[in-house]
Amino acid sequence: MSERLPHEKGFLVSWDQLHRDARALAWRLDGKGPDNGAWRAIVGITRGGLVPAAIIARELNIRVIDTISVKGYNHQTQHPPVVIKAPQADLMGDGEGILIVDDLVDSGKTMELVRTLYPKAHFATIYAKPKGRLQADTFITEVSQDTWIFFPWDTALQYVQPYRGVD
Ligand SMILES: O=P(O)(O)OC[C@H]1O[C@H](OP(=O)(O)OP(=O)(O)O)[C@H](O)[C@@H]1O
Ligand code: HPA
Ligand SMILES: [Mg+2]
Repeated sequence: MSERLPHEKGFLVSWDQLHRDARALAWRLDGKGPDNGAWRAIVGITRGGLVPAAIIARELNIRVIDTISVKGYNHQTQHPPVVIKAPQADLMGDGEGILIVDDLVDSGKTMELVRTLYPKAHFATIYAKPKGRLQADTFITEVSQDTWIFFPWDTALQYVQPYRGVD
């Protein structure tokens, strides 16, 4: 069953803002891994987790990077999430020492699914909405449930008319 979500507000995130927020997330995660503070690997939940995962891997000097592909939305319409591609099984185990990263948690259904697969992993996200917030072990910024976050890879700079119109 799919669900159309009423989003009253839009929150536009620039590349610069995303970079700052992803760095802030990296710094918060620094030294929190189980192996003398280090993480064994970073796993991005694609596609949205790819850019944050790259930024965090660079900040924390993590060289082992994998992905799990979960699809839960078609534009703003939500569907039950499904795993399309899993990470390397022998790397993952039960998730111990693995940092799993996404761009945001909304209903929490994507993270809930991935958490059932890797219960001991640490789940981190840049943005969190109230419904899914508890699914994330670490996040940076909370936005309201009726806000749709527009990421820089989904948008482009363009001309807008002046507020008072043109002569
Ligand atoms: O908490 P939830 O309600 O499950 O929503 C959050 C998920 O939805 C989006 O992914 P999407 O399924 O749209 O795929 P994408 O990352 O490829 O854009 C987003 O990147 C998160 O992974
Ligand atoms: O607010 C959002 N923005 C972009 N993708 C999303 N996927 C779930 N919620 C969102
Ligand atoms: Mg996603």
